[in-house]
Amino acid sequence: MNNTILIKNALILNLNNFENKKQSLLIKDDLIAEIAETIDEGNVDKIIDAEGKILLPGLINTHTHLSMTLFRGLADDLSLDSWLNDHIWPMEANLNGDYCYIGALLGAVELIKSGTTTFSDMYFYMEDVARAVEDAGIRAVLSYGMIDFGDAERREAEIEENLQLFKSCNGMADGRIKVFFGPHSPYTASEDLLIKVRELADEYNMGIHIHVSETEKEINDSLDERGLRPFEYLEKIGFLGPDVVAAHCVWLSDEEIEIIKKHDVKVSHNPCSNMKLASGIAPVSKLIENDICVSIGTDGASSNNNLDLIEELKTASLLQKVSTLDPKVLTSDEAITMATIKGAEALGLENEIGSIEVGKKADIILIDTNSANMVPDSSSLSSNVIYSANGSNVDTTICNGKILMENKKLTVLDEQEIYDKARKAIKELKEAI
Ligand SMILES: CSC[C@H]1O[C@@H](n2cnc3c(O)ncnc32)[C@H](O)[C@@H]1O
Ligand SMILES: [Zn+2]
Repeated sequence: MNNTILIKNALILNLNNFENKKQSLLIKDDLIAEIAETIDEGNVDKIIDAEGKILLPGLINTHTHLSMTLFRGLADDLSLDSWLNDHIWPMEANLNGDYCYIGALLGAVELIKSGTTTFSDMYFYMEDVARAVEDAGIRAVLSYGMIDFGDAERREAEIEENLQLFKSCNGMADGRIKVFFGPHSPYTASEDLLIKVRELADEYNMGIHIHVSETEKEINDSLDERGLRPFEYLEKIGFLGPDVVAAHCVWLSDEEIEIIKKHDVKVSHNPCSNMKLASGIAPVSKLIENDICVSIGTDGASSNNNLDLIEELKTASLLQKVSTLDPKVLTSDEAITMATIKGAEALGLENEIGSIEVGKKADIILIDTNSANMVPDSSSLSSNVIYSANGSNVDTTICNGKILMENKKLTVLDEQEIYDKARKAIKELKEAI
């Protein structure tokens, strides 16, 4: 028996469709079954009238640490080095699975409310994060963040933990969860760990999620230690490949851009975190000119401080314009692809999500244009979404054919209960310090 949802009168934002004419879309179970000017309303289980709403693929956040919602506003106005070493790592030492579960649920509420249906996460207690993903109804790529600082015993344990996550959670939640390896960075993961991860990623056909070239300090330390910049080093040890998603990529030489292109490494751009930690400006328009796959991420809520991907895309676009002094770079059309099809490609999910096409998973959002900041309609749907909207204009969120929010009301999660539990968790964590 099929579960069917008909969405009618929608303005579908697909980059191959610039017509701006109203269409209908039929969901059968977890899939987009039909897109047409009119679809028969008989025999459908539910009808959503999307008059005045823009329909687009559920957004894809390719780099975050979802449970870090607990640390929102905890340590502002710091450099990455001090933020991590003096504040975040000491707080994280007291985390447990229950805290990470509630932090991830809080993050899930924020994602659903702002139109993100898929996120790629690197953190601790990932089986608890997987539980939150299952309960929230969203889609995720999960990796355990591995750090060994050169300690061989720790290395074995970290790899075992990530492999265990793969064995217990890959394909979980009706296939909504996929597991990647998550070596934290070239400065916290040893060469042996990175080489082993490469071997295992090939053996198990798993992707790899890693932070690379985020700060100038990281580049200088890498040059001091090895005489090589981070991407030169990663290439030398045979780590790079099309299954690697490198978060940040702020400090890149032209040679490193060539290396990224040669190995088809996927980039996750995180402009708000890079601005807040004063890390720098990633050369995104240059990467795009070089046909490199650039997706978008928020990083954790402690360095952003929110998970609103529409706001992140606007920031990305404006930051490229001001840093290149060229208003034509990173247009609203290009920005939309970063959170949709490019995000899907980065995660190896391009056959399942990232565009509105028959046969793809029904991960869909509706943005309400009947709002002061969206009137009158812009010259294009993408302009209206990227430059005028923000996450609070998202009206409806559907993931895997299931409605998670309708008319701005969550249908699966109890947001007040989650807020109360998250407040209690952070109070306990602060007391433990
Ligand atoms: C080992 S799990 C992930 C680890 O990464 C930390 N983290 C969060 N944001 C950043 C960032 O921008 N650069 C480097 N590390 C980051 C997080 O707190 C966890 O410890
Ligand atoms: Zn990060």
